[in-house]
Amino acid sequence: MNILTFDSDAKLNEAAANIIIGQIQTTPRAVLGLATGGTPVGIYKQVVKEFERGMFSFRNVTTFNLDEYVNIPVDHPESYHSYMKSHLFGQIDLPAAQCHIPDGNAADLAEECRRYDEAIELEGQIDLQLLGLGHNGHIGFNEPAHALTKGTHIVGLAQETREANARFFDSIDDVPKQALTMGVGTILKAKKILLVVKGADKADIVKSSLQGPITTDVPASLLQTHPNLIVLLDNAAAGKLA
Ligand SMILES: N[C@@H]1[C@@H](O)[C@H](O)[C@@H](COP(=O)(O)O)O[C@@H]1O
Repeated sequence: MNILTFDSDAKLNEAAANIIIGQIQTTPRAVLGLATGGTPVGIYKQVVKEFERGMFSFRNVTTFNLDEYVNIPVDHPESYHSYMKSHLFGQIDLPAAQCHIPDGNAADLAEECRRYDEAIELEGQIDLQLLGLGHNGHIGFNEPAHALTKGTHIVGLAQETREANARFFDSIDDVPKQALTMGVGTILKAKKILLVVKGADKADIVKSSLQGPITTDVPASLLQTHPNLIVLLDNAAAGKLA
């Protein structure tokens, strides 16, 4: 595990963006796993800024998002489809057919999960998986549980997660109760994982994820087993590491 800490948000975003861009530039048909939430916003902004300088293209890139809410209209401003369109996809030259996000409105959600896993498998392997971290240690929407699921599946969102995401909605009642998420097995199969965490409110969960026991109660702790994990933290998020 390679942990890097940063004293400014701008430097952290730049470092993360450079890793993503480097992957695109060095892998002929790069497959990226992408994340949503507050953390990657500045990273995507930096990627778009560099893209606009014309140094690289997304034409041969394929992307798979980690998750999507169930039963939220695709064009709802807080759907992850809308998020990706406004923060990244709408501003780069990535062909629409090459960006994949689970369909939380599919008539048969279990079938949609199978379809999503098959689409990932068809590409072989995710070259670089970008991850944020939930306050309870969730990655994607893999919430703490007695056992974790390998592939894409339907999850009930933890109350804590819905409360954390209520800031994006008018009220907590509007936060969907379920989501589709890539499984921990798929996440761990990525060739390289880039975990980005910001803020003092995540310092405790960063410590237990990276230096605590490996347990399904802290899904991110399984990342300790990955052979190629890069962790980018701001000083506040790194504050409790030994
Ligand atoms: N499903 C997403 C995760 O993919 C994200 O990493 C995490 C942290 O989000 P944030 O970066 O807003 O703290 O929670 C969200 O609910």
